[in-house]
Amino acid sequence: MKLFDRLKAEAAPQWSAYVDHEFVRQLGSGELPLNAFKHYLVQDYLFLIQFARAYALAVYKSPSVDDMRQSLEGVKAILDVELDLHLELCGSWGMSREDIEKAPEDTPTMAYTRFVLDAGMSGDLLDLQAALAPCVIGYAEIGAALLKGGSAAEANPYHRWVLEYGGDAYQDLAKGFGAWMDRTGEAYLTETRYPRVLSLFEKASRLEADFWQMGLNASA
Ligand SMILES: Cc1ncc(C[n+]2csc(CCO)c2C)c(N)n1
Repeated sequence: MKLFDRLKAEAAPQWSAYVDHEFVRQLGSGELPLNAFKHYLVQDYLFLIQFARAYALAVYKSPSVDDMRQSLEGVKAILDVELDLHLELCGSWGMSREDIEKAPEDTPTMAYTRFVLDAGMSGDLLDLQAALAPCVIGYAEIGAALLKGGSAAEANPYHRWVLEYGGDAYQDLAKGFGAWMDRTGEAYLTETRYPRVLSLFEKASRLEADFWQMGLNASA
């Protein structure tokens, strides 16, 4: 069994609370209040800046040149693609890059990014990957499910988001991440160590659900 599939199966409650969150349902149906999405997206931009640092830390924690390249792809995907998508969407609501960058980080943003960076700093590449996996692979799972359910229709105000994560390019990136984590697992994972890796994966999934909830709370 693939390491990711095992982690996901054993963290089933945290995983489903994340990928089946009410925010995701409303995003898919188009009923999500715009304020909830805007708050989420601004916070996600701030989150991604820290996430790029986590991938840069993965370059540092890489045991081989191949691992370094794979980590670097993550840094590039964020700096060259993800952040631009956020700026484009925020721009369509009249928000500039300066507006976004000076927004204060909300508590769930601080909690999640601190957790990921600490997992990487205090652990090795496998620990860092376990903390990153829900984020990278979860969005692919959500995007694919929403796309299949018809949420990419023009009538959905969030169709651009669905297309981004449900599209082939992101699906391939997430598959590549899963395969990369498997390779690291083959080199580093022991059964004694497994519970700690699972615990990192569970915590990251919980922090993802909290991140969605932060968006919903903003519209209340
Ligand atoms: C809270 C939150 N979780 C996951 C993602 C998805 N994501 C994080 S980094 C990245 C680029 C490639 O690894 C992608 C798609 C997000 N944007 N925000």
